[in-house]
Order: sequence, then structure tokens, then C-alpha cells
Amino acid sequence: MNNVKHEGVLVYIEQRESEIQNVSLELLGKGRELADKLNVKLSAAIIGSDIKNVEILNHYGADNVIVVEDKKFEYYITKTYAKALTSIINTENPEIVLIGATSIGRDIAPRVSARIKTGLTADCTSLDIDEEDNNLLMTRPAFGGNIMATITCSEHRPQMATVRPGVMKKFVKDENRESVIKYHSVDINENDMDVEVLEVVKEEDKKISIEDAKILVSGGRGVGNKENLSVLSELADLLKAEVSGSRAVIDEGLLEKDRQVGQTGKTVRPDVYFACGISGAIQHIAGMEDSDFIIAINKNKEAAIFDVADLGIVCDLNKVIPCLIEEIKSHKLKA
Ligand SMILES: Cc1cc2nc3c(=O)[nH]c(=O)nc-3n(C[C@H](O)[C@H](O)[C@H](O)COP(=O)(O)OP(=O)(O)OC[C@H]3O[C@@H](n4cnc5c(N)ncnc54)[C@H](O)[C@@H]3O)c2cc1C
Repeated sequence: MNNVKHEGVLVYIEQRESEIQNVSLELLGKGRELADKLNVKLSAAIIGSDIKNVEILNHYGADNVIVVEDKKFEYYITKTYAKALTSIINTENPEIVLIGATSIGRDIAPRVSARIKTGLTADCTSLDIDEEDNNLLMTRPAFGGNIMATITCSEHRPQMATVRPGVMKKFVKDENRESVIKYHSVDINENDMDVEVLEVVKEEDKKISIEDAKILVSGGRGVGNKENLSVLSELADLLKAEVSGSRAVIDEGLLEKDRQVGQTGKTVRPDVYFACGISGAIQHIAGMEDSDFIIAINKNKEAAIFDVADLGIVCDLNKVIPCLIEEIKSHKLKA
């Protein structure tokens, strides 16, 4: 370890088209907890070209916000963003750096860790502080998800981790928290700008990400086919919910990969989670057990999903869901 004193927790705040991503707010919640355990400050670092409402980062737990703002950061480009984040870390010398395990986070984090010559634990699902030596305990699935490994980076600083969206809880927003904002400048030269964004192609009919949905109607192998899945979609539409699924359904090509819940899919925490025809394999439960209210529909009363359900319905889903749809429709008509 070099002689520089590393102190504090720093969260990289991901913005897309100036919109702060949820995962960054979740990381501020975890970062606040870690900073309090270590009795240090929590910083939020944001890079972009048109940065707005950064005081929200203080409201979500940051003690100070570091802003790098320049037209050259209009689009995410690995080289320029990695240079800016490296510069912030080399100036602030935090002992912990947290980054969301999104496509951008998974791209920038290894670049930065290589530049600052430290370790990186990717795709963590849990973080804590070792009470004996204050090292960061970084836990993630290993060996194809069959075991959970806790990793430390005791020889180098900062300790860096990427964390999956939906895993950590946000800090309860407090608008009375003081807003402390610092501007940091980074020299971006022509050599850094060797990628030019010619056009941005946006996904049409952008769905709400399953991590952000308040209600999820999730289908498993028990759903059987596309026709039955469309009944689940009808229920979801009535409830203003999103459709998700177990890996079995994704493997069968009934839903897209970005709809998969579980250890190798997404971690979700909706207000209500409907598990329809899902057995409750450990890898599935790992991704949804923190949902506020779980309703399980399964024709096998021994199914493990009932162990985590708040409400269990032992029945054929093809009978229950159409009844539920009719009931909701009739209530809507009365209202
Ligand atoms: C390394 C690894 C990572 C994995 N990652 C994930 C992951 O991220 N997410 C994930 O989901 N899985 C994951 N899996 C797979 C996981 O182990 C299970 O195989 C999978 O979750 C099973 O999906 P399922 O519950 O839909 O299907 P099944 O286990 O086949 O269960 C189907 C259920 O539907 C019920 N059923 C059938 N017909 C009806 C009906 N008409 N009405 C009501 N109920 C009915 C059955 O009783 C049964 O309980 C992973 C596995 C491994 C090894």
C-alpha cells in the first residue's frame, strides 16, 4: 500500500441524459451506512455535461458532491469518463469506491481500478465492514452462483466494488440535509476523444425496468406457453405492473433476458410480487425475497415459494388468474 492516507467512501453517480440512476441512490444508502461505521465522510461523484439537481445527492445521504461538468462529457465514452473518475479518486483518496453494476458501471470500474492499481470486486450483493480491521467485506456469487464468496482487498486502496441494481436500500430522503457541492476540473485532450458518437439509437417503446416496478407479475415454467403468459400480461396491465419471470421462462424464450429475476438475473424489491407457477428455487428467491408482499400461486402445496410468500394460493394458475382479472375489472367498473 502506498503512503497516501485514504479516507472516506465515494459513490460514482451514474447519470443518463442528466437523469440520476436509481442504483446510484441505492449505493448512497449503503455508502452512508459504511461511512457511519467507519466514522468518515460519504462523497458522491458525478460526471456529465448538463448536471442538474445535484443537491438530491445530499438529500439521499452524501456529505459532499463532486461534480465534473463539461460539454465533452455529453455522451458516456469509456476513456473520458474513466479519466475523470480516476482524477477524482486520485484527488479525494477515498478508502472505498462503489459503482453500480450496470453496463456503464461494468465498463468504467475495471478501467479505473487498473489505472489506480487496486482490486475490484464485481457484481456484489452485500457489503459490510470487518469489525477487526475495518476492511470492506465484499460478497458476491461465485462458481456460477453455487456459493457466495466474501472478498477483501487488504493490500491496496481504495477498495472498489460494483453492486447490482436493486440490492441496496436507499437512504430515507431528507431535504434538510446540507448541500455541499465541489466542482472538479479534468483536462480532456484530443487523444482522449478518439471515439465519436455519431448517432444515439433509442430503444422504442421503452419498458419500465423490472427493478423500478412497484408491482411485478412474474411467471415460471408452470405458466407453460405464450398464450398463458399473455394472461399474465393482461393482469399486469390492469395493475399497472410489469411482467418478469424465472430463468426457466427466459430459457424457453417466452420473455427477454432483462426480465429475469434471480441470482443471474435482476434483484427486485417491488411493493407486490406475484410468483405464478414458480417453484421457488434458491437462485430465484435470492432475487425477490425482499419484496414487500409476495403472492405465490402454485398447484403444488409443497413448493418452496410458499416459504417466502405472504399469501399462498394452492391452485392451477390458469384458473386463479382469469378470476383475478375478472374481479379487478368488475371493481374498476364500479369505481
Ligand atoms: C448457477 C445458477 C443460477 C441460476 N440463476 C437463476 C435465476 O437468476 N433466476 C431463476 O429463476 N432461476 C435461476 N436458476 C435456475 C433455478 O435453479 C431453477 O431451475 C428455476 O428458477 C426454476 O424455474 P421455475 O420455478 O419457473 O420452474 P420449475 O422449478 O420447473 O417450477 C415450476 C412450478 O410451476 C408449478 N406449476 C406447474 N403448472 C402449474 C399450474 N398450471 N398452476 C400453478 N402452478 C403450476 C409447479 O408445481 C412448479 O412448482 C439458476 C440455476 C443455477 C444452477
